[in-house]
Amino acid sequence: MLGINQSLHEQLEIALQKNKEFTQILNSSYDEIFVTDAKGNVLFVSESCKHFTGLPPEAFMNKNIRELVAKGIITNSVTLKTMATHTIHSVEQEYPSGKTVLATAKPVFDKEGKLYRVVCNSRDISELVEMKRRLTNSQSAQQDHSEPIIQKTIGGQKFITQSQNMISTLQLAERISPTDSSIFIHGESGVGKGVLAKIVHESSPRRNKPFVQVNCGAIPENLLESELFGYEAGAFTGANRRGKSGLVEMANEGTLFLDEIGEMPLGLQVKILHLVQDKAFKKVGGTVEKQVDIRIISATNKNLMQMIEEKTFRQDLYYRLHVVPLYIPPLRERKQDISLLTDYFLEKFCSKYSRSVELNEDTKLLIQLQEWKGNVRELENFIEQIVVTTQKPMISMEDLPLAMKQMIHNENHLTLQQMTLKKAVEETEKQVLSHALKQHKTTRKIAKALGVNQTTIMRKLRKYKLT
Ligand SMILES: Nc1ncnc2c1ncn2[C@@H]1O[C@H](COP(=O)(O)OP(=O)(O)OP(=O)(O)O)[C@@H](O)[C@H]1O
Repeated sequence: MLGINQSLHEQLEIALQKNKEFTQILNSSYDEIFVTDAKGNVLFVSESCKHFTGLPPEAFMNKNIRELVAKGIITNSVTLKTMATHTIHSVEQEYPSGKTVLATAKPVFDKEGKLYRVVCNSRDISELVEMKRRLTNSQSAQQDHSEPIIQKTIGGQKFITQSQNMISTLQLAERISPTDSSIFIHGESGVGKGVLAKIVHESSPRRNKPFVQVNCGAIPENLLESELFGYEAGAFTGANRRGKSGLVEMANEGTLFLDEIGEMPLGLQVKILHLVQDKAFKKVGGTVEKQVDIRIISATNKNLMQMIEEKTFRQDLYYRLHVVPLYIPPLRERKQDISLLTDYFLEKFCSKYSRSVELNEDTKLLIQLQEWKGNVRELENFIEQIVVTTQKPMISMEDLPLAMKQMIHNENHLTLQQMTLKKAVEETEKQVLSHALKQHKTTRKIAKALGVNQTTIMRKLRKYKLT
């Protein structure tokens, strides 16, 4: 008898211990958990209800939900809806504390299929509601003074904007297009400096002549001079026997766009200065001066003033190139353009890949709130990624994290552990390169930052299809 009593006592102890543990778990949930029986009598309320309602769980315990509604402690009760329909319901509830929660009630049935419990989970969405409100306010404020949408098509590519600061830059660019003045475009990577340079060319009398773009950081330093200026026959070993014309000569009568001018090696800057001042140059290994008729546009995302101070960029060259400066603001400073470009890229890629994908309002909001450090290029790649990878016709916020994760190249250590060593090394290389590509943009700088030579970087970028 004593033995049976002892065993019952132990079992009771274990059951009580478990019960205590379950209660602790439920109470540590950030969401509020609210349980009633089939008649609406409150059986359990987790402690986070204090955070939402300002009242302790005891204020609800052993009361009936109808009584709580009648007293105005609960409004728009989702539990009552589920009790009435025996189905899941979700509603937004506002509490006098100012909090807004998304409450979802789920029916629980017994073995006979009769309603047994209603379990309601409430999540604080006050921040999201506030963000939405601010965005709606700023959108309607923008709409009040909204600019017309400006669209331009350059070589099959569209340029689209609705923000006042971008429109001012565009208007200035078009005003100076007919002249031959040198233009210097400043702006972060991916803001559209290349597109703007093409717009200038297309709006100028040179529009039917070549537009030659040189990415000064993408051509290996030892080849840059001969690529730009060409070389005479037999100028160096391995050179073409008949010599070669350079990009400068190819741009004759047209526009030469020197992108990433900050990457121009110091030694070559004197030759560029001579080209800008006198529109003349000599081929590598040549003795004869050649004249060209070109308009020069340069661009950088670098702080050239600082480079001048550090003596890595010539001041005289800077002032020669900087006759008319144009500045393209980053995407985060022209929020209207984020939604405009999102819609535009969505349409563009849906048509390109014959897909039909839409973004719901919350997703658009999230996109609008991103920093977009890689600017329009990053947004464009992101939308393309969504269109090609998604299986759903309507994208909601829950569908985003993976895509966003991929976009910012978050490392996933768990999956790394499950890979072969070769695959893990490749994945890591790819992530390191993608990250470096975003930070440095040119292969020369990436090579320097990663401590390997430029050829290795170029080979690996091709291998991982990152170019
Ligand atoms: N306003 C715009 N409308 C449509 N597409 C745009 C716009 N601005 C930029 N893009 C697109 O974004 C991408 C990046 O633009 P672009 O190459 O001109 O940027 P960038 O500032 O020259 O970049 P980087 O400094 O890295 O060379 C291109 O695909 C371009 O077509």
